Amino acid sequence: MRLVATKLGLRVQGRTIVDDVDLDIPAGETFGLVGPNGSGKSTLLRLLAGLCRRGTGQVQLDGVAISSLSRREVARRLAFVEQQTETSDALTARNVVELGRTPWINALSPFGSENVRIVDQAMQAVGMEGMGACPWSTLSGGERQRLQIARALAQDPQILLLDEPTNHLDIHHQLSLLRLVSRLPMTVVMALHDLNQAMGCDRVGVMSEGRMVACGPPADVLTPDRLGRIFRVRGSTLYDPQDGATLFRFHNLDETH
Ligand SMILES: Nc1ncnc2c1ncn2[C@@H]1O[C@H](COP(=O)(O)OP(=O)(O)OP(=O)(O)O)[C@@H](O)[C@H]1O
Repeated sequence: MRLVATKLGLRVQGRTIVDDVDLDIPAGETFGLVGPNGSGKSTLLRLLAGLCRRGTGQVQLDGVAISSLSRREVARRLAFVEQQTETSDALTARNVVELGRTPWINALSPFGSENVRIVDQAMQAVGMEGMGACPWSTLSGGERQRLQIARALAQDPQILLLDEPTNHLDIHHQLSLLRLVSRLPMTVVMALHDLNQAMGCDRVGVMSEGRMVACGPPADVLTPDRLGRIFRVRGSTLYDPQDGATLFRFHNLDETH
């Protein structure tokens, strides 16, 4: 599903948080949002999800304005995993993933075997299939994060928005998640802090002070000049002969001057 945003903005108490952002993300693309702390990545994701009432501009999902859809209609098309998600401690791990099926369930199509299969599949996709009965309150940060991603997958969306999906994960699960995301047939927009992870996206958008200051293939966008100006680092590039990938090693500009 194609995701188009036109002139997205948010001002809070006279301060511009997101400023005039246009985006056009074709179906199936994995798009990485990068930028320093406070540059507006999470807020832009919330605007893309149609969650900021005071936001300006328009979001279209395959040509349909998100503002014209009910929350249920949006949830059938788009899933959003925020950084902090409130979930009742009384739920089990599996219950949380089952919540993803909410937009698809009604009196005429209650929770049947097809939904059980979809929930099983989503839990397997994040390696949580053995932990369904665990109470939410007993789970680690990384386990909770993987379950929230499973909940989003169970929602069966065509667009997936992820806010720093790897921030609580150990290195094995970070790599598993990134591989999973790159293989998903859906459109994905994810905020990332790790610029090496962003190099694996189809395209990257760089946020700085609320504006999207660059957008394009990662190698074109994450240039030495931009790393210096926006992220205040110098990046040396290293070559991995095993797969031909180029990796960054970063040096803090404040310390090298
Ligand atoms: N509702 C709000 N009211 C006031 N300020 C806000 C609000 N939402 C966000 N901000 C501010 O807007 C700026 C952008 O926040 P946002 O969370 O979008 O940035 P971010 O790029 O995701 O940051 P990080 O990398 O630290 O997660 C921050 O300075 C934040 O404090």
